[in-house]
Amino acid sequence: MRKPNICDLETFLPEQSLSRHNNMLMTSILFGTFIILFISYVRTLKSRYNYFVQWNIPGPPPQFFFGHLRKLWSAPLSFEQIRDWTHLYGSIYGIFEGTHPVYIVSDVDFLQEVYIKQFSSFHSRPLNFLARILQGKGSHLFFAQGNQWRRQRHVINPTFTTAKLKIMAPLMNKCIQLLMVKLDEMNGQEFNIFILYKRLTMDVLWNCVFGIDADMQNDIDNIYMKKSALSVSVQLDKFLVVKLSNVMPFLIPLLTLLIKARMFLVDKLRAMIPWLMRNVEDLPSVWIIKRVGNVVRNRLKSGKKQMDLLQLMLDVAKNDEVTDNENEELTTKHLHYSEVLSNVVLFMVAGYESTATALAFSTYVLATEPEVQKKLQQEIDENWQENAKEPDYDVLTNMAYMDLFIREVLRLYALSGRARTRRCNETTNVCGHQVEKGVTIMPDIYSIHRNIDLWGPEDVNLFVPERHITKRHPAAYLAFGVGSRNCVAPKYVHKKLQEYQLNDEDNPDRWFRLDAQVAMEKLRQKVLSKYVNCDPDYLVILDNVSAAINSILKSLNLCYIIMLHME
Ligand code: HEM
Repeated sequence: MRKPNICDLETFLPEQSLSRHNNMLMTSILFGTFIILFISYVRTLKSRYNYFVQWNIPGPPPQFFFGHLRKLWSAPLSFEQIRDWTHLYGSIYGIFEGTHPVYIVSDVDFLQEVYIKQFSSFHSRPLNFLARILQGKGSHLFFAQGNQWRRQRHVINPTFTTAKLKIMAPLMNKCIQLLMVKLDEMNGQEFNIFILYKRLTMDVLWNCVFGIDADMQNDIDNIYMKKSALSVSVQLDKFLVVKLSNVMPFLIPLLTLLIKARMFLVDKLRAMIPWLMRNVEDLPSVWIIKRVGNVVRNRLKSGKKQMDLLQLMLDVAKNDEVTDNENEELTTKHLHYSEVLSNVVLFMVAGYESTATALAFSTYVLATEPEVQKKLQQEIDENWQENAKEPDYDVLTNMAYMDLFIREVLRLYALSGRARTRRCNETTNVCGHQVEKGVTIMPDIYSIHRNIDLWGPEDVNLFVPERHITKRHPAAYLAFGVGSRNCVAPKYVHKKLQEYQLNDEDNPDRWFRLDAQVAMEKLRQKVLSKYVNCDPDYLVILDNVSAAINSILKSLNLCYIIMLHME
């Protein structure tokens, strides 16, 4: 081999130093660009935090990069943090999720504009990151936007009519009877009733939504129960990808791609090497969607019809393309099969913990408020025929105090405000404030439901069902939301509330208030006569909380009442 001579080196050296020089130049350019980008990113972030300042909206100082998310993530109960800020900054103030501006509102006139009067400018909820991934053809009522939401709501509303719910009543009663047996088995021991209510509501939902009797109350290790419970309890906000998407929204397309690729890969590998993948689990909600997909496919294949919510939706579903149009005339009036799938899963998620929590708080109130319990028991005794084996829907509509009671439970113990958030979809003026397209409006439920000006004169922290007899501001009660996009379930409660609020003295529809007043008077008389007789056994029973729990459950069948109340 020829040794390199000096001439070779001479020609080689300058080239090498040139390329090294080029590399250094490139590195410096890249580094410089990175620094410039970083500085401009930091400056953009900083300038975003001036968003509310330009509109003279107060708010707690944001933390760089996170906005107010870290505070909310680390608070044991985020609604308490929001309530504390409301004390400091008033009824309309601004916070940031990452850099995204969020108005926190407890001014009910402002909310009335958002939910009712200017609904067309605030018709959708903001999408969280995972909702964006599932967004599109198969998106469900809760996250559907604009015309897609309008079509879905139009088709789904009739699913929750009295007649249809009445048909499902025996299924609910069957589940409640099972709960009664479980309670008897407790034999006076201490137990956590919330767990039993969760099993009960899940049992009711699987029966009513899919027509599946999974026996969840007996089989406590039931896989459906476990996955369903997990799918609601998983706090999506705590996932790293969700956190990243909140603080750096520009990463969303990349994160979406990564998540979709992961899902695709896991599915492929599972099909190819199942033994290797058996420990890699789907997200619980994805697990449920897959199972429900099987139920739907089997139902369609067998052609057998059942009486459940799934069937009601399949009856209005097609595999054809759905068209969503501004013009309602041109909009198809059906659901796509993929929408049926996502909506039945939504019903399960939306109905599960909300109902179980309402039941648990109702029980708590009845156990701690013997007077209330007594009144309610009396109303039930008055209305429930001796010979009737099961509670009848029509009887419920006569129970005015029951209605007041449930409202008061949900005033004091409402679901958090996040479910009722709205995104502004066109810049508009709300009560003198310029609200720009893209921002989020979130109500501070706690402060609204406990505002003495809205709910007084009685102490707002006390349990006083009768306070609902008085006419209140249309946006003062947000337990089920308000306006066209409220909860689909409680039409009965809500319709009456709305009628009542809209009606003045001259309107014949103020029957609800009158009914309630008459019922209250009757109850008062009855309670007085009981006390005059002063039956000692009666008083002892009322004072005894453990006995009270039995009597509550025997008399209330609250899950049934709440579910049936929903028309
Ligand atoms: C005590 C029980 C319940 C409570 C407290 C409750 C509360 C709520 C609230 C606060 C909202 C948001 C409303 C808004 O944004 O204005 C909502 C929406 C919704 N709820 Fe309920 N809910 C309950 C039970 C149920 C049940 C049993 C179902 C179905 C089986 C259900 C289905 C839905 C659906 C589909 C939506 C979205 C409606 C839309 O965007 O058009 N909820 N619920």
